[in-house]
Amino acid sequence: MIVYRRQHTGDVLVKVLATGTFDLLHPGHIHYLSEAKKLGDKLYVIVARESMIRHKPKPIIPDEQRLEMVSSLKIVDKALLGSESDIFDPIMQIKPDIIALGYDQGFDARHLEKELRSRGFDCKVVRIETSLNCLLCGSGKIVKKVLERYQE
Ligand SMILES: Cc1cc2nc3c(=O)[nH]c(=O)nc-3n(C[C@H](O)[C@H](O)[C@H](O)COP(=O)(O)O)c2cc1C
Ligand SMILES: Nc1ncnc2c1ncn2[C@@H]1O[C@H](COP(=O)(O)OP(=O)(O)OP(=O)(O)O)[C@@H](O)[C@H]1O
Repeated sequence: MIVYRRQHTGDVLVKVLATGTFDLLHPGHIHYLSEAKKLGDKLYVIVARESMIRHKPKPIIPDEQRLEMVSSLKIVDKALLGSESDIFDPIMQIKPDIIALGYDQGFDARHLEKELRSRGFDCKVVRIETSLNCLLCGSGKIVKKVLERYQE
């Protein structure tokens, strides 16, 4: 694994940013967040807004409740709800050193880095390549299973 962690110089800490919907928490989320945390010192998480999710079914759990669950995880230093209009707003607020994309997130790392640079912000974007292959690791998979169970 490439280590981006800077040597501690004084009180400089490396901020890592992770993102996602986190509708129904499962061990795949914990795997992703733990790998992201290893890249630095402080883990920030942006929880996606329901209004911004257009490429898959809307989450079951409301924004504030998903935020509460993610915030309560030991490995998460700070979680916040994303913007409802511009995904770059919270990034500029947090000013991460590293953005950690999930293994299946539909963002291109180099393109995102360029977009950030064009806004005057230098930040490394890396992908957590590994995924956890457990029986029910996916919010969509959990919803499907619940539906199957109660439609029997
Ligand atoms: C760097 C970055 C910043 C993001 N910022 C926001 C945001 O401010 N608001 C939001 O609703 N979603 C934001 N998202 C998107 C979500 O976190 C999520 O990745 C997206 O809805 C896709 O869902 P998926 O990861 O489940 O496929 C951001 C994603 C990335 C990679
Ligand atoms: N099994 C897994 N292993 C590793 N990372 C995962 C796994 N499942 C999700 N992730 C990562 O966790 C982050 C948040 O995932 P998110 O909640 O957006 O989707 P999900 O759990 O895959 O559910 P779905 O796509 O079905 O709604 C993403 O970066 C994603 O890549």
